[in-house]
Amino acid sequence: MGRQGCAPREALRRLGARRHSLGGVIREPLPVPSETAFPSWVIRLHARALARLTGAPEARRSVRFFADQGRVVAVLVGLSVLGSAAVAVGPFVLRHLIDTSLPTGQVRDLVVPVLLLCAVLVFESSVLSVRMALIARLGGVVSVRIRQTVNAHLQRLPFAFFPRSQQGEVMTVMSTDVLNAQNAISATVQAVVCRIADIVVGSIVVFVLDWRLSLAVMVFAPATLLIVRSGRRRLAALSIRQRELDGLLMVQVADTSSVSGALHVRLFDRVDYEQTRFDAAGAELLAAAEDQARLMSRVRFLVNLGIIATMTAVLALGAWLVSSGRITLGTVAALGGALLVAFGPLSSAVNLRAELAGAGASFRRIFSLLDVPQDEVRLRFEGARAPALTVPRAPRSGTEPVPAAARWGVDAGRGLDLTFDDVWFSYDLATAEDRPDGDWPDDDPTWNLRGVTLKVAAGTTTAIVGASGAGKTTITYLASGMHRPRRGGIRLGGVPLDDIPPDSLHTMIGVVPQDPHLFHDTIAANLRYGRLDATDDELRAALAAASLSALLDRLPEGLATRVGARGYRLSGGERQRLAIARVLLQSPRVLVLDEATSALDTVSEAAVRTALDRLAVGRTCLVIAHRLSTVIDADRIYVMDHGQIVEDGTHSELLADGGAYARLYRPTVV
Ligand SMILES: Nc1ncnc2c1ncn2[C@@H]1O[C@H](COP(=O)(O)OP(=O)(O)OP(=O)(O)O)[C@@H](O)[C@H]1O
Repeated sequence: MGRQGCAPREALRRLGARRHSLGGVIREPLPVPSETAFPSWVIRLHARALARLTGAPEARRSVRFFADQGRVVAVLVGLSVLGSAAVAVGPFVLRHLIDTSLPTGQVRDLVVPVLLLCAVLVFESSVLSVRMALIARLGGVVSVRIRQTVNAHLQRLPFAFFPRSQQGEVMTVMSTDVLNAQNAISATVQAVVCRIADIVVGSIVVFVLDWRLSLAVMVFAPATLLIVRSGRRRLAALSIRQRELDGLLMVQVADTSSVSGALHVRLFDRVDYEQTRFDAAGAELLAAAEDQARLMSRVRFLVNLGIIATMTAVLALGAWLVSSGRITLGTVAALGGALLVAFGPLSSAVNLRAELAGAGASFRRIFSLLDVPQDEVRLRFEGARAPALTVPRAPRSGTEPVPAAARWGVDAGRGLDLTFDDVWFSYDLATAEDRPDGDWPDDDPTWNLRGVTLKVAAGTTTAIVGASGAGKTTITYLASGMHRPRRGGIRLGGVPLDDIPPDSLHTMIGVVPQDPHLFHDTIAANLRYGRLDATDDELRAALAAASLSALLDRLPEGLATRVGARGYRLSGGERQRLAIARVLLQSPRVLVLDEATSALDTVSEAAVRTALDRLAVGRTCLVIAHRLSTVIDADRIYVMDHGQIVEDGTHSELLADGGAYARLYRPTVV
């Protein structure tokens, strides 16, 4: 953590400032206080109140998002007390007006109290508007920081997290949950502090106006406060249920409105099915909202009854005191005003309770995402990173030494070889960190790779073939450091992958995956993912090498053409060639091609293959292919079956052996 916003600004500018800032200006990122920051007592108190009111102890951890806002919170508290104190002047002025000014019958005696009342109201409104501005700013800071922190965390999560998580859930955290948390943090200052100030100041005014009447308040008011607390568990449960259903709806929308989701809903004509599913969840959401509204209106009604009872008792006692000449009429009227100040906010406190209870669920979701352990390897290097260490440039030709490799002890001069030494891997074990290996016998079907040992010699091309599900793609994930082996080791240039920092590793290894992803951005931005500082000419050269010049000439906006969500505006083959061009720009020492040419027609495959062959000179290539015709020339071929290497050799050796490879090969050439 703590590296958010560290992307080189110059590179961002080249990628197109509009992606990052509506005004075309790239602003400095908002710093997020560290988790260990020691905030002022005001903030600690605020965080404690937040945890209590939301019923979520996790909410206390949100202190880091406003740890440096102590002054703002203190000013807000001060303004709340000042506003309440100003309003408290009102009842005294009212008493003076009724008891002293009105009986004289002189208009000039009314002028001062009326002006004073006006001044009090104007002052209170000014305080309120300053308060609102500060709260809006505090809310803005909090929401941006939560999002920055969640995003920075997401970027550092191990890849294994993503295939298991639902995109909609992450989106709910980033949208609804962040808003709820922001509102709760603001509401705690605004509503809670202001309300407490109003209640305290109102009660003092009542006491000062007449201590006997304040006794009546003391008898009735606690009962009213207790009513506010009633039903809070049920209210919290209903709020949590609503948040869950909200999340489910978001997950469904994210799934069915993604390009491939929308395509499949239509291909299978499941529009009605999706609509029914959505409507059913919506109906359940409505039922929970109605239950909550009913409960809140009952509690609010009881609270109002409590307020009415208190006011009636005070006014009845006051009337008796007036009739017996012990207090004036002005005092009773002033008391009415003071009680409104003190008890008025209680009724809306019921709404606040429900809101805060819902925010508790949001805090829980935000922090449970933030508690997912980050990529250990990345963290290790981020923690140890020297400030001056920069991302090394990839070599332009196959023979240049790799600075990053040299820095981490990799002998780049002799090229980089890639070795797997008795590698065992299971997707289930990739996240079950707490389960010791001993629980998993070698013959457990959970293993996706079992004892894989292979060597991709420096500067050679090695192919992996095998039936579907044999574990070929899994090898590419491990080779590129996306997953780590459970047992055994992988080395690059003789150095364990875990000892190479991720940024260096990814300049050394380039991967064209089976289903390459294109971002919803321009062709140029997608290509520069390979190398941020590539010039337009270099982009064009990479496109030409990947046989995409004709496409570029056809597009009216050229490099600035947006490729659409996941690149759906391009054909499958064009998408794949763009992904190849991106890796060409990255110019890594080791290439991993997973079915990289499977979607290409014969003509463009030949063109791309020429480009890849050129690129492959002096580099280490690991090719995963189904079409055995494409791997005939490989220096070495490994055959996989059920997560194991069952054969290896050259094409002719393997054919001569008449084993698994020969069985795979023959049907394709018949
Ligand atoms: N994210 C995942 N979680 C759990 N299991 C997975 C995951 N990805 C792949 N697998 C499983 O791991 C095994 C190997 O999958 P892999 O994708 O490596 O096969 P493959 O040889 O590349 O297949 P194909 O040629 O069909 O692409 C399969 O049984 C697959 O079901």
